[in-house]
Amino acid sequence: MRERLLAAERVTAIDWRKGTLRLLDQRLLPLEETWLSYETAEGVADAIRQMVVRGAPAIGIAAAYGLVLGLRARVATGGDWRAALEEDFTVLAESRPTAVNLFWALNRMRDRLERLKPGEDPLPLLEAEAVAIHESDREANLTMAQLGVDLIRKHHGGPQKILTHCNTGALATGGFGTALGVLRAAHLEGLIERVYADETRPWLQGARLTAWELANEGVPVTLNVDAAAAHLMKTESITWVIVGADRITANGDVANKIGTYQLAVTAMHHGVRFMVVAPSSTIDMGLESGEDIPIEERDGRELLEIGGKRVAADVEAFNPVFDVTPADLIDAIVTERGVVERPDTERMAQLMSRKRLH
Ligand SMILES: CSC[C@H]1O[C@H](OP(=O)(O)O)[C@H](O)[C@@H]1O
Repeated sequence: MRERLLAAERVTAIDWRKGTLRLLDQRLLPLEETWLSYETAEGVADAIRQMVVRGAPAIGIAAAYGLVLGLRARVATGGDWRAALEEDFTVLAESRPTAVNLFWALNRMRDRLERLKPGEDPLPLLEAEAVAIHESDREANLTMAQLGVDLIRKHHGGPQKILTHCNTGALATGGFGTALGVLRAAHLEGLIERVYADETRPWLQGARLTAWELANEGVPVTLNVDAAAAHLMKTESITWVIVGADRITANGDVANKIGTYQLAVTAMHHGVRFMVVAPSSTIDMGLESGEDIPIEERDGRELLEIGGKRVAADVEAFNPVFDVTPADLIDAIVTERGVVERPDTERMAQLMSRKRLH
């Protein structure tokens, strides 16, 4: 299956070439495919803040490359580059609060710096670490795609209707996607009758990104308003809801795009299975439960306007962009280390004690 998955790959959001970082501006998709180039850590932090690049793993990968850009500038300036680089660590760490992949990537880059031997040139070594983070995420997605397909097939081997939320594709990761990677692979295996994609208000990741990725590959996809998800589960024999994650805590609680929690409650009510697909860089064993996950609230204008044009009355807007789904509403968490069914603290600890499967 791996070869067919690789052959199916079309889209990437992050391009690191000859020391230059280019990001596909996801604010403009699907109508415009515009790449922006970045030379500084501050510039990459702003790109994350503005959601030029978004998606938990993609944010971590972009931040890792942002640190390489920062290191190159600090070394060129001379003086104590280690002290100066702390500013770049800080500005990147402050770009968005919920996706733990950002902090995981920054910590991995810091660990690499701390392992430098006297006299070693830090630049090529830190660049290699960032590239390894990028490639490792893409590899993890290929592994998870196969594990997710096996799980789908375990319960129902024929073509089926699956609902997804937000965008968890190549645009949100180092390539191929997490939940959307499972859906791509399921399509290749003849297991998809139709994907229902929540539009995912207010930023419309589903309408603008997921629909674009799937349509580009001939995956049967229907866009629906977020509020139609319950009706679809009641009337359309949906077998799975499959989503990504931004932070998974030690007990299996999952922070993901706003609206995920109500999907899980509705899925439980209708007997629809609920799968979360995320690499282990999304798992934060330092947090006991989802109660402690910082939930990002973004500018209310994302609700009050569409395409920069005011559509709402002049009122206060509440715009949390993530929510937390308790582990007891989740049937399975699929990672590159393996699958946890009916996640709890003990099973999450067992998962994290395993080596990566690839
Ligand atoms: C593969 S992780 C994608 C994850 O990130 C999205 O959030 P955002 O678009 O705000 O970065 C959403 O929560 C997705 O599930």
